[in-house]
Amino acid sequence: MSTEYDLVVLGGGSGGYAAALRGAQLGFSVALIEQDKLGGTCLHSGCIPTKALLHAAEVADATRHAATIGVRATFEGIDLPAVYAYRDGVVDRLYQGLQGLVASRKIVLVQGHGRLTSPSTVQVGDQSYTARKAVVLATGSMARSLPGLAYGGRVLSSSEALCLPELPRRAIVLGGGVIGVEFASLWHSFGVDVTVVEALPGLVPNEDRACGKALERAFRRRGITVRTGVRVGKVEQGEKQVSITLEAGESDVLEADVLLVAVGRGPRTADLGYEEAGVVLDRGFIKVDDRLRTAVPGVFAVGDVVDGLQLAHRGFQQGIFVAEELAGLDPAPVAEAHIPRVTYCDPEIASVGLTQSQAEETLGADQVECVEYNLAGNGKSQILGTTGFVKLVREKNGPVVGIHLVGARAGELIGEAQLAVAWEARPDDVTPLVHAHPTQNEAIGEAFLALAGKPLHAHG
Ligand SMILES: Cc1cc2nc3c(=O)[nH]c(=O)nc-3n(C[C@H](O)[C@H](O)[C@H](O)COP(=O)(O)OP(=O)(O)OC[C@H]3O[C@@H](n4cnc5c(N)ncnc54)[C@H](O)[C@@H]3O)c2cc1C
Repeated sequence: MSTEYDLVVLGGGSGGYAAALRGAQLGFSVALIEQDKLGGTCLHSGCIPTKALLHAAEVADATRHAATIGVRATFEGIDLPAVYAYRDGVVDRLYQGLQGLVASRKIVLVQGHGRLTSPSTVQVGDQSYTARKAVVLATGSMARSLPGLAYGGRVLSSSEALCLPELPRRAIVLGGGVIGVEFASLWHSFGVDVTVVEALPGLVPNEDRACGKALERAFRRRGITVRTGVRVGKVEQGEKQVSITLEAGESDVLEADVLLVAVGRGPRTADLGYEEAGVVLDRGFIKVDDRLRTAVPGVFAVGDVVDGLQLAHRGFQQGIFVAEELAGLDPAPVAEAHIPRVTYCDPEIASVGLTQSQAEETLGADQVECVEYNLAGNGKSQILGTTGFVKLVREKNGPVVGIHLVGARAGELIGEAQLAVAWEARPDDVTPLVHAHPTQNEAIGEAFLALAGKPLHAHG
């Protein structure tokens, strides 16, 4: 049996559902095919559940340290089932809201495993869905592992780590990237003895080096063990523990109850008929042009299947872009360089644009100017008891090309930073803006004052 729609979207995660919602808003008939749960990784096993756990971790730490600001409170431990109930409540409310939106926009939600069988057709069981205008591929990503290291037992991906029946006593986190450090941070706050192992010389290696260093210092201060620049040799699972042998200068063995492998996510594009239909892949990712067109006319791709930043908000924007493109609205292509990145741990890291070393590589080392404004001079940060900085990276005598923040709730400050980078702000564009006092946001204004050579709450 065949059914025709304007738009057939394969995958109901951030990228796919955004394309479907915007497409329906623009008057298209839409079939959205999802094999599991509408909302995908972000809603069910990524952004939302992890941030709910991180919020519980933040409350636990605030309770532990309440006496330092004169509030009497006793931390009595983590009630894991209750934490999960809170987290699931958040996910369920958002899930219901999303289901309601999809239904109210008359999107046909097809439950099942889809396969691209022609440039305009997706097959689900014995039913085929044909697109009059376009097929959007949005099948997302899945956790990678290291060669020879299989998931199972005490070796966990982030999905299993999210629903452990009880907290481990000791955990090793393999990979100091964004997902690894988030789990390290929240597990530590929940009372787990955590060791992070990263092969590269620093944590969060995709971020500005200053952010990685600050995070490493903060983690060590908190009591999280950090081993950088070491590779993993053998991994052995016993009945009661897992052990890993490090290939450091001297080799040593770490033991724990669980090993979280957080070494990145690869695209989910195999065995879905993509290549047979003419879609070109590169290292598994779907190759697209700047208007998200694949090699096959009428087939687009969005989200984690497209190489680049694997972030939900990038998927949302790409989905919206494709729908608007198909409606002939001539939208601006999604500017990868201006997408904000947030690492949600304690302290948070938020950034947009080029790191110092990327700027030096692109513009030449002598053409880059940087300034770091320390949060020690920011009133609200002192009230919250957080440390960190705002780092501006600027083309010499030109616009700011990157902004990097470290500190509590840094993610909430990235909006202004994003505008400054996207709008190529110079110090004179920002310094006349009055920032509310006392806010952490003020630190961005202060950093621009420092860049202009007239810092207020800093030496210079
Ligand atoms: C632990 C963790 C934390 C994260 N935290 C953040 C965060 O804080 N902020 C952020 O921006 N990003 C975060 N991410 C990344 C974010 O979740 C992804 O970038 C985002 O979900 C990608 O959206 P997507 O639509 O491309 O893919 P997905 O969300 O993976 O959706 C793809 C969907 O396609 C479905 N599908 C696949 N194949 C088929 C098929 N053949 N037929 C039918 N359906 C199919 C899948 O079931 C899935 O629902 C996190 C990820 C993880 C794992």
